[in-house]
Amino acid sequence: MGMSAKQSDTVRQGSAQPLILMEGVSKWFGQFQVLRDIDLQVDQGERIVICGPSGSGKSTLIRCINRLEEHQQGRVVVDGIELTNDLKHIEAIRRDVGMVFQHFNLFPHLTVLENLTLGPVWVLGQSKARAQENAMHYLERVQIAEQAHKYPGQLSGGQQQRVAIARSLCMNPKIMLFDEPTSALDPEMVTEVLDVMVGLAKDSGMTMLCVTHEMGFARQVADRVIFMDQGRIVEQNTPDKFFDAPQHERTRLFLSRILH
Ligand SMILES: Nc1ncnc2c1ncn2[C@@H]1O[C@H](COP(=O)(O)OP(=O)(O)OP(=O)(O)O)[C@@H](O)[C@H]1O
Repeated sequence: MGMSAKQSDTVRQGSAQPLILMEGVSKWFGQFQVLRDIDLQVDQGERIVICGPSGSGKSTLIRCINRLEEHQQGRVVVDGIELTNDLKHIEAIRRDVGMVFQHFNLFPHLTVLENLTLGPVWVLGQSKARAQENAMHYLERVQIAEQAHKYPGQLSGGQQQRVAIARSLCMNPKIMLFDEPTSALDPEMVTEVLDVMVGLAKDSGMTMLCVTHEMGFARQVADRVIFMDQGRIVEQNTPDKFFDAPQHERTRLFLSRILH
């Protein structure tokens, strides 16, 4: 039996295959090589923390997973879809992969509720009533339902970041990417956002990749911690082994800097 068009132009694989597969991925910005031969497999439901020095390529790596950045060598396969220069799968990828940024990226002229319903109505085709009901569910989950009719500018940074997380969840993603979600926040607001992320990690079974230096969070929820340096994955391990017995000198140096 011949393969259907859909099967033939993707490499949809069985459930034993990883949800995210990166093989020999390299990328350059001009002359500068930002990713060097990255191999990474992420299983359904895995929670991964990525850390490393500034400029080591952490953001770029996760942005290659939702095609905000394009890799130039190697393969990236997300939920059976191979990311190529052909943009025909981009909508599916963006729908399946939610992202929370350092700077919340909410629409300032829309209320919290409108920020949350925009994607579900216009991209997923949900009715306004259904999208609003769903949005309120997620706003309750991040404990911010009472702010639904306010504008982002009326909220604190921590509240805005919780709204941004709820907004991603409204799209019912298969994977959530977090790019330093607490690093732009005042210190007293970090915990409220981390608490929401811990809850998400523990209760939802969501596949999560988090670029963060919040090592308490990593210890609490990560299945795996990845250390990057100069565009390479230098080391990866369970949090206990990673923190208690780092294998590489560069990892030890990095940990000694951020933990003291
Ligand atoms: N669009 C771009 N054009 C040129 N260089 C870029 C671009 N985006 C990132 N870079 C450079 O690539 C390097 C890696 O950036 P990236 O943001 O992936 O690192 P990072 O490990 O996430 O660092 P940080 O913690 O500082 O965000 C940096 O030196 C950065 O200046």
